[in-house]
Amino acid sequence: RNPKRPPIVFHWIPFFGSAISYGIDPYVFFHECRQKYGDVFSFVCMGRKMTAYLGVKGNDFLFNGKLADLSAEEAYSHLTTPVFGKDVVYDVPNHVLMEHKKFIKSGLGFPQFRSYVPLILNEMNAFLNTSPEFGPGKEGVADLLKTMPVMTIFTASRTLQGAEVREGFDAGFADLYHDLDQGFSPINFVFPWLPLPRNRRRDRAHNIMQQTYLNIIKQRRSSPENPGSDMIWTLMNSKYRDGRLLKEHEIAGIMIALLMAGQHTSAATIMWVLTLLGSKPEVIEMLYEEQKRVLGEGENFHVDFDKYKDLPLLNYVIRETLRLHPPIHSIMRKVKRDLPVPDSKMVIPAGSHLLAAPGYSATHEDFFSRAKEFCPERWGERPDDEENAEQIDYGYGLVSKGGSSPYLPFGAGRHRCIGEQFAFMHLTTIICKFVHDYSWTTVGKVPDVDYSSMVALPLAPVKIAWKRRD
Ligand code: HEM
Ligand SMILES: N#Cc1ccc(COc2ccc(/C=C/c3ccc(C(F)(F)[C@](O)(Cn4cnnn4)c4ccc(F)cc4F)nc3)cc2)cc1
Repeated sequence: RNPKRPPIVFHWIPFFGSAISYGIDPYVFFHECRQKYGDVFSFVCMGRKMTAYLGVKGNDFLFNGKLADLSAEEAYSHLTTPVFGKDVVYDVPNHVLMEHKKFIKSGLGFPQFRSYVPLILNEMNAFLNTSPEFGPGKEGVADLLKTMPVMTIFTASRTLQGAEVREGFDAGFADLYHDLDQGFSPINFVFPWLPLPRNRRRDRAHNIMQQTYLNIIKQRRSSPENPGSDMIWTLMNSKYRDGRLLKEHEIAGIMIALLMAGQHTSAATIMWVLTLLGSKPEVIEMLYEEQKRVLGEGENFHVDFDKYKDLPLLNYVIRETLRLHPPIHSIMRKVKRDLPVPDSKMVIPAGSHLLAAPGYSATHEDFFSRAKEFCPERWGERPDDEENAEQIDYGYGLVSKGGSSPYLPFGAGRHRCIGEQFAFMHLTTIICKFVHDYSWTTVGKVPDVDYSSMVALPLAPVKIAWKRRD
């Protein structure tokens, strides 16, 4: 008997299909489809057959699918390889990516984070003391869409990338990054081969950035200086299982991938955190009380990484922000073989793209009460799903299978994020500094979401009215 295909979402226009309603608001689109078709349905998007599998079972189905059945590299490579470079991330077989993730993780330990916190605070002081959006008076209005991406790239590059790359951003690197970033857009999911000027600028920027990293690596190889704590040193000293060192272009490619990864996710999340907190200023004052108790106040104030575990409310604020606004709203895999849907007669056809939307379950009443509201304190009452979830090692350390959790902002399984701890350290440091220096309120309402870029960004205007604490 011919296997049952998932129902196809009705659409008027061939090729475009449901792209517009999906692109405008994926969660509204998914909710409407779920009411008509259930948790598993197919929709057409720019000539591609997407099959969404919603809910906790859908998350588990994608994140714990077999390597032979589901391919991340075939879903993402044509978008990421022109930006990151050859022989890294989705341009290599999965077992190589697992080794690369192991190397990257080895450079993201607590010793590194301890050394990164003061560097982040230095960069923030330099930025906030010179930005016209945050001075020179005792109060004002700041445009976060304009300032936070810049502050993020300065703080992230000074730590993860190292001093040479950070200095590069004062001398032209920012324009190169901008050209590369223009090429990192969902439009390239569909037409990566289009000879758009933006794609030519992307390719030129990639080549110049890669050359910059190669020069840094050559310079470091020649100097007898002891290996520092940034990621370039870590990768220069890493060895594959067969004893081989990484090639220089592999190191450059991984570094560009990490630059893009950290930048988009952190910048988006910091904008969401600041606007959500600005809509509940009483939470800012509770964070200030927590900070004074744990990190001290006045001249005794000291941002100490080892005390971050004693800032539960700040941790809940970040987790709640990622629950409401996970940067990546759609996780995709290319389906390599016909995939039967468990407990149903349906088969997901080979050649289509499987899509999971962990953010859908994370903002649904079935899993979280008052699901659309910003309530950081909810995390104080909730057992930590990941702690008791089943764990598995794919070659870069134990990760949770996450199959039962409705909250997976960092994914799960073999492709799970390895930047989570860096992200929490980065975000915690930035918010500690804001809470210490300012009180603020969001100008107008909390922004709507722009789902059309690579991460779910707040739609302009994204402004806060700040007052410097005396
Ligand atoms: C708030 C911050 C972040 C969020 C919400 C986030 C989210 C995610 C998600 C959902 C995935 C899984 C993607 C998939 O399954 O297709 C992922 C993978 C990954 N992320 Fe992150 N990420 C964040 C920050 C970072 C940072 C700072 C880095 C690097 C320092 C990073 C590096 C990676 C890498 C290397 C992968 C693995 C991709 C794979 O194995 O296919 N991420 N991240
Ligand atoms: N009409 C219309 C119309 C219809 C729909 C739309 C909108 O549709 C969509 C759909 C999907 C998406 C984003 C998915 C997506 C996947 C992978 C990646 C990534 F690979 F890049 C990443 O995981 C990112 N990452 C991980 N951790 N930190 N960063 C990564 C991994 C490793 C690495 F080293 C570096 C990395 F940075 N990034 C993003 C955005 C919009 C627009 C218009």
